[in-house]
Formats: sequence, C-alpha cells, structure tokens
Amino acid sequence: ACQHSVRSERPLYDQVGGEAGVAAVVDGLLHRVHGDSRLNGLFETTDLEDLRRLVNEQLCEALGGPCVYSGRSMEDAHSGLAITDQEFDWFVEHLVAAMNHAGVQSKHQSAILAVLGPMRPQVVGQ
Ligand code: HEM
Repeated sequence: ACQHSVRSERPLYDQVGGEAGVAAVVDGLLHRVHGDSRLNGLFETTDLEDLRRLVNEQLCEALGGPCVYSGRSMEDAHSGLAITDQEFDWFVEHLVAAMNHAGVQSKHQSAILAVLGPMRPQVVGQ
C-alpha cells in the first residue's frame, strides 16, 4: 500500500466506533482481567475507576483519537508489578476476546494489536 492511501484513512479511533467503541473494548477487557484469578491479584490495590478512565484515554490517544493521555508512563504504571511475558499474553487474549465481543473487525484488531504490542517491553519486567 502506498503512503498516500494509508494517510487518507480515518483514524483507527473513528473506525472502531470512537469513544463508545473504545469504551466497550476497555470495559470488556477490564471485566475479563478482573475475573481471571491468574491476573486479578495484581489489581488488588488498584482504583479500577481510575484505571478504566486512564486506559480509555491512552487507547484513544494511541489510536489517533482526540484525547491526551494524562497517566503515568507505561514503565512507571507497571513498576513493582514484575509482570511476566505469560501474564502479558493472557492480558492480550482477554483483549482479543473483548474486541471480538465488541464486534471490532479483524483488520482493526490487527491494527490495535500492532499499536499495543510494542509496549510489551515497557510493561513486562518492571
Ligand atoms: C499494552 C498493554 C497495556 C497497556 C496499554 C496498559 C495500560 C495501563 C494504564 C494506562 C495504566 C494506568 C496508568 C496510571 O495509573 O497512570 C495501567 C496500570 C496498570 N496496569 Fe496496565 N497496561 C498494559 C498491560 C498490562 C498487563 C499485561 C498487566 C497485568 C497482567 C497490567 C496491569 C496493570 C496494573 C495492575 C495497573 C495498576 C497499577 C496501580 O494500581 O498503580 N497492565 N496500565
């Protein structure tokens, strides 16, 4: 694909349904992670409403939406948690399930994973 056709696309944020589309994915993701006994111990002291707001903000910004992420860096947010690659993979599985449930098209799912995947080294092992 030539650069021009890429640039003329609407932001991924709009293509997945904007604020409501992102919120549906984030709600589904956090719900699934919170219900997973392999992962939910990590969130014992976390303010889930804050987390929900910040993850929405960050995804919005990362997908080219109008938001400005106001949270901590990925390294700082996950520091002290010693998250493993295995835990990151489980988290991504929940993300895919949440995207499927929210009806996100597979080409958009791939694009979202391509944005979040590179954050792995900032999340794992901090
Ligand atoms: C690319 C993947 C990820 C993204 C984009 C992401 C995003 C975020 C954001 C935006 C915050 C809030 C930052 C703040 O408080 O300022 C956060 C916090 C947190 N994340 Fe992630 N995260 C990811 C992966 C993971 C994984 C794999 C886990 C664990 C399995 C995890 C566990 C947590 C926990 C426990 C907190 C709250 C820490 C606290 O209470 O201070 N995150 N994450």
